[in-house]
Amino acid sequence: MYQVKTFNAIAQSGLDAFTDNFQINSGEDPDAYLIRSVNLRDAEFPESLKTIVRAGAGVNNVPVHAATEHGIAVFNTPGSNANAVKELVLGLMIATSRNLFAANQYSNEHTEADVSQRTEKDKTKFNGTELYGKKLAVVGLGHVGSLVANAALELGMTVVGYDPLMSTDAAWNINNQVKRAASIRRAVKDADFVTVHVPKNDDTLSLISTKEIAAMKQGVVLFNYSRIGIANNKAVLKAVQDKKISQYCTDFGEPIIADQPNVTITPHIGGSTLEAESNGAVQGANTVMNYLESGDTTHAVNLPSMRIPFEAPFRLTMIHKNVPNMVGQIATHLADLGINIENMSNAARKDTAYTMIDVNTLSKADGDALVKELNEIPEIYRVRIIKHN
Ligand SMILES: NC(=O)c1ccc[n+]([C@@H]2O[C@H](COP(=O)([O-])OP(=O)(O)OC[C@H]3O[C@@H](n4cnc5c(N)ncnc54)[C@H](O)[C@@H]3O)[C@@H](O)[C@H]2O)c1
Ligand SMILES: O=C(O)[C@H](O)COP(=O)(O)O
Repeated sequence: MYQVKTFNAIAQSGLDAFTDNFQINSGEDPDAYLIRSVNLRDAEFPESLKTIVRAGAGVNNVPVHAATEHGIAVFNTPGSNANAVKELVLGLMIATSRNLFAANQYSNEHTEADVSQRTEKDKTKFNGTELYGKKLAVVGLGHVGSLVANAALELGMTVVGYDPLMSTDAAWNINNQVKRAASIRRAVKDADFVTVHVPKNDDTLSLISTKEIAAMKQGVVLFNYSRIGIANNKAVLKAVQDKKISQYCTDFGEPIIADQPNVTITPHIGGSTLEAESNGAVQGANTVMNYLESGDTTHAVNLPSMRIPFEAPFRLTMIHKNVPNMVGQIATHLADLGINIENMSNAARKDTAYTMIDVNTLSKADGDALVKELNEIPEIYRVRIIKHN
């Protein structure tokens, strides 16, 4: 039986998806962590831990490189909460265009029984604009960005996108009316709204800063529903104070932008809908089960994607460095023990490789010897033997 430890609020539907082969939050030696935004960057990993599955998109809370070196497969659940973020961003685009927050505040401050005369005069202060015919720039056209772009087209907006790393799968999902820009600055030029949907990494920190803001139109509305730091809040605040940015909406507060006029901060609720939480939890539970029971690495963020029908009685999986002669060494150890390979696959992702070997017979003694010998190869991070259920 496998042990799963959960962090954060994992939806019950996900916990219910686990079969009897999995125990949740009861063992001392977890095989899997199922997490959301918990910060594991400085965490020590127990030796038993084989996988970390992030129910959601961002994995910047996980030390992915260190996890790989501990032989831990890291996954996320792509797209599980993308619709939730799309709807929130679109809602805020409407809310900012129609001055809804200020209008609500006004109405709450003027609560006299008969305010009709006053409101008829004052309501002109809250005159808004429509999204129809306006231009939206979307930076990052993955699961969230593509949904935002397509929905904005449906609302009659012109949409321009920028994503130099777009996958072929993502490209299939984007309406061909979304115009493609060759740089962020070209994308944001003339846009009435700019929204950013990229992962947080060394390349995306301060992706939106002074120079990018300078390229934007006077009075632009900016959204950061990706991560703190992707829009540089210092530069953004200055632009808000200079009225270059008319409204800034973000899911990530920090003191510098707190209580500032024309800044709307939500408390990281982009993916916080019943539907998204359930999608992520169920997808996450299935990912944990598939990896532990078959070695399937679909949607791993630190390993190549590998999914092979598990038809033999035993499967060996190895996470190792992507260097020459690994497969040769592994095969030699099997041959030395007289173990015949039925099926073998190997693939690499940057510096890391993954090898799966299916065998028909493997005694307990041979299995133990094999794991011991393979673990002595310094380039191998983790060896597992999975017995077919
Ligand atoms: N606020 C929330 O609750 C919430 C919810 C979901 C996702 N997110 C954040 O949004 C991010 C995006 O989510 P997603 O599901 O769309 O992820 P995704 O991986 O499907 O898409 C990310 C896209 O960004 C592109 N990209 C990467 N670097 C880029 C760069 N420098 N310039 C332009 N494009 C770049 C990638 O090519 C990819 O297409 C997540 O990593 C997460 O940090 C936040
Ligand atoms: O990256 C994500 O999926 C979002 O930021 C949602 O995070 P959460 O699961 O902590 O709400």
